[in-house]
Amino acid sequence: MLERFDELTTAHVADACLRAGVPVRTVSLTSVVGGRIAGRALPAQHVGSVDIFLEAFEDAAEGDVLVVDNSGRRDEACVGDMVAREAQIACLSGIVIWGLHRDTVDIQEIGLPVFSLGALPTGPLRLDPLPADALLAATIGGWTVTRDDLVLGDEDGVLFVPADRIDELFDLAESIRDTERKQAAEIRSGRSLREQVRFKEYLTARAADPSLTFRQHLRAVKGAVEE
Ligand SMILES: O=C([O-])CC(=O)C(=O)O
Ligand SMILES: [Mg+2]
Repeated sequence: MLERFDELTTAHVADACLRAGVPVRTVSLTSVVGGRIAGRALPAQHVGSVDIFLEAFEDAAEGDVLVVDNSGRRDEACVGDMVAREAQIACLSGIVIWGLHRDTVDIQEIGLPVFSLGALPTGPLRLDPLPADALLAATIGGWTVTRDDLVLGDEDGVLFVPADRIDELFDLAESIRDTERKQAAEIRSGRSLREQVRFKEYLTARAADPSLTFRQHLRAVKGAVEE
């Protein structure tokens, strides 16, 4: 099922969410290793020690993505090569960190996709109390992520989608991708996007009815740019 993401981008699926009325839960994280990520979310709230990740791995299934909630902190790294190696041996497909990582060179050598806000040499210096839901939910960029979500990541960042809507979202994303590819091919062959989406008609119609939006017009002419 997730193989369908191989031929899509997070941008296509984000636009599909908008079209389907599903919240667009994205965060701008970058991959330490390059490469893409797709799998079921395995949430873990970090409070100052890696033991919460080891505990999460005890119940992990093959292909899961560890979703680390470190509150977006920039004063400590919370995942390094030890955690990445352990995730790999537990058959996870990657790690997403709402926070920082360290041991960059070793993580690159391991090759497991790790997405984070950046790197810092300092590890955790604190130990806070562990919330009761530490393995049930992660708050990432203000979004709540649970075991019911899938994680998709690529060069644009990371997107969380409800697992029970994925077929519908992939259908929409594929149709958006196909429309955009056709538009792009036409632009390459010299036919402007404005011509393709009949932009002059839109400007005329909007002059007559100022409430008309470009998205409404795009839908009417079956174009795709932002949804
Ligand atoms: O930040 C930490 O304590 C984790 C760490 O270095 C590692 O996993 O190698
Ligand atoms: Mg380390």
